[in-house]
Amino acid sequence: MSVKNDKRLAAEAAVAEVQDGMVVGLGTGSTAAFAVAALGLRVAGGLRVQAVATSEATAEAARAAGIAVLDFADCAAVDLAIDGADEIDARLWAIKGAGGAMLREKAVAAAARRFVVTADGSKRVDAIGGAKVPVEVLPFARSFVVAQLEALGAAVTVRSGYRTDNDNLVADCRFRDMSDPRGLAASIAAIPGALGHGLFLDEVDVAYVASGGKVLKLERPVRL
Ligand SMILES: O=C(CO)[C@H](O)[C@H](O)COP(=O)(O)O
Repeated sequence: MSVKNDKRLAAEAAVAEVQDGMVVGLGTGSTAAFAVAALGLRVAGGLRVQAVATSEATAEAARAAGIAVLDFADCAAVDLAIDGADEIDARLWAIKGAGGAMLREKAVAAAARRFVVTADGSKRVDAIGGAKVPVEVLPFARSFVVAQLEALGAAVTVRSGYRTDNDNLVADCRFRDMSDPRGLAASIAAIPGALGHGLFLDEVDVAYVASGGKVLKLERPVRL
């Protein structure tokens, strides 16, 4: 069983949640691409949905798959959003943004009544923190933001020659201490010029994680 097959199975499990008439958020990356393909097949079979895309690449793929794509600027709410992740743990805390789309991805996830992560088993971890946390940076404030991220304990690499779909930079941050993701998320969000980051701590409602051809459904632990 290949990783590619696991990504496809996880994506198909998420797409099975889509119902007629929904506005669906479509994520970015190789797993999200399988979700676009699976949704395209359901649309070809008669399902009526509209989508919003978290990147230009996904919008293009969705249109090519026959899915109607709305401008997210005109959508205040999304019924269900499906996206990949770089890491996901049992709390359903995730790190996203290796593909650089985390700012749009978080806006769509926050607008979604239900946010579903799809991943192959290599993304499942005990506690997030192994992956770099990408931060979208206003080019005007690059040096200042990098210095602030370093002051938070990060080894920072600005992606060379890369701009997001919003024409911003991405700073990949390897944090020495990831024991307090909530505190870290708040500290990054407070930096003027840091426009978004890849820590998704409150957004994920459910995750479909596939390993060796088997899909596991992870749900948010109930808080008593
Ligand atoms: O956050 C993302 C893009 O910004 C992706 O969802 C994440 O990087 C996972 O990608 P893949 O499914 O290709 O492993």
